[in-house]
Amino acid sequence: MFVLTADEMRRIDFDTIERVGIPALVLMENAGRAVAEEIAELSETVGRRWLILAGKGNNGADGLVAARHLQDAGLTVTVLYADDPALLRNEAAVQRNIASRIGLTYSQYNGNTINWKDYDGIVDALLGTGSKGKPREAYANLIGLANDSGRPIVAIDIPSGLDADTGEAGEPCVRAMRTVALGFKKRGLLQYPGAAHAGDVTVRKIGIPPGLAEQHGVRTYEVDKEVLKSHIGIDPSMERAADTHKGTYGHVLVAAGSKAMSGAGLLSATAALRGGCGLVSWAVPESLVPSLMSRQPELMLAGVADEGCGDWTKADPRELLSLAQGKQALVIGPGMGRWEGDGAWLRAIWEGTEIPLVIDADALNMIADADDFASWAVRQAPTVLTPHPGEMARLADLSTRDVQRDRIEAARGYAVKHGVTVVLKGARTVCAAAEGEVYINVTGNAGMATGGAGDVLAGVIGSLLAQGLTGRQAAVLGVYWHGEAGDRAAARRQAPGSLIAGDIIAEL
Ligand SMILES: NC(=O)C1=CN([C@@H]2O[C@H](COP(=O)(O)OP(=O)(O)OC[C@H]3O[C@@H](n4cnc5c(N)ncnc54)[C@H](O)[C@@H]3O)[C@@H](O)[C@H]2O)[C@@H](O)CC1
Ligand SMILES: [K+]
Repeated sequence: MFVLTADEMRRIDFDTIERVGIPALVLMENAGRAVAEEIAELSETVGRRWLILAGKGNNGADGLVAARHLQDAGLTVTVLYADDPALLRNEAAVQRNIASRIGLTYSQYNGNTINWKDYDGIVDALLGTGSKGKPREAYANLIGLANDSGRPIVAIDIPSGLDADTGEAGEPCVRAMRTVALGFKKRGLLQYPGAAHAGDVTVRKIGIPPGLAEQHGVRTYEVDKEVLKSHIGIDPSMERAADTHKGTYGHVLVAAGSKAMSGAGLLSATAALRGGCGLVSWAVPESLVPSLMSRQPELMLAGVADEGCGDWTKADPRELLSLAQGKQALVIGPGMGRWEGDGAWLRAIWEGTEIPLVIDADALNMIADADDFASWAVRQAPTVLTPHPGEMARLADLSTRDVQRDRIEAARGYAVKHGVTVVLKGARTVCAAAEGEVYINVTGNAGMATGGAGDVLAGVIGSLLAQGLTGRQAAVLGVYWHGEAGDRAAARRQAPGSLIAGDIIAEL
């Protein structure tokens, strides 16, 4: 559900403690107890001897509370402080003092080697949302030792060394078997490489009253069926009333494909059929039509004048605009190629039709290269851009590394600035609405990093737009379905890498 930044968590913590009046120690007790419950459950398979690596902040304090509850559950617990325990302050000092009075074994790490044979599991209570920059000396050493220990690690709140907001993993960063997120998931657990360091993520409540996330303006979500229904307002099963006909579900026009890449158009148009709309027309350079006629009988082919060259270089926007008449959505870009003046061509389409648009692939690059894009009319109809990180970088004039460093803000910034819906593809695709909400998708798998998977997604989103969904709804549901189909397709393969885009369509 909600996915927070460290600062949003801090503000909600503070509000809970200072305004609502739930003492910090109570939140901390709830946190530590929840962690202990997760560990006690794991101890059946991992073993009963746990080493708690404790930092000097409240993350460490959570670890001390967990240690107390684990001891109470009869497990063998040892605490190893990264810093001098005297440095612990406030609530952390309270937990330190309690820990020192109940027979818990504890010591300060002093560079000595750790006898890992004495422990079955490790609790990472070194750094949480208060971590800044690279883990300092003792912390970095302990993270490295823990990672090399061969012992499973349970991270409290976030793996130490992870940037809670961007998902960047510091050198070193804990590789956890499980992360117990306190109160809410943090963004860094849902964007790579952070997501790879977190292992299984379980969210445990710690007593923060409901409604505080909305009150504090949190607008980033992890997509699940609940979010689809309650927040996006769609029934993911897209139930159909009996008395409907294909006109009810709209007619999509897909402008895609060229001599070199006709397959992209075929994939996109076929995916649009599978997306549930009533009719799909595929606008393609007319000299290609004969070779494509029987490829997908359900598709209607519309040849666009090309003077026999099999590409869009001679395309007149007015021809495509007249084809767009009476359609409910238009998908532009897959396999289209580039040509002199393509930006002006696209602008004429962008401004010349009021129907929902999906802009993908080469059409995204036309926008990226159009130095007058800021002056293109802001469209009233849903307009969904579906860039992969490289296309996003070109659109936003960033490096791909910068985009990947903070995918959520890269997508949100562009969507809000241009009043469009942005689907920033990649592991954990990020959908950003023009109003600023961001939805992180968790379906899909690495096998989908295959040619044509993006063409399929563009077709599905166009199909959903033709059925009357808003840009946000079509993007979020389209990405969610596309990922689920990819997961079903991968499950049928010997190796996920053998997945091809057509397999995704077959599973939609
Ligand atoms: N405020 C509260 O009442 C609650 C806080 N919670 C816990 O508190 C954590 C946040 O605690 P804090 O804000 O105290 O900070 P952390 O415990 O996350 O860690 C920061 C501490 O380590 C030091 N530090 C920061 N960056 C470092 C680095 N790169 N290398 C080495 N040391 C570094 C800081 O000086 C600070 O003392 C959350 O992750 C969560 O585990 C939860 O118990 C929920 C309740
Ligand atoms: K941690």
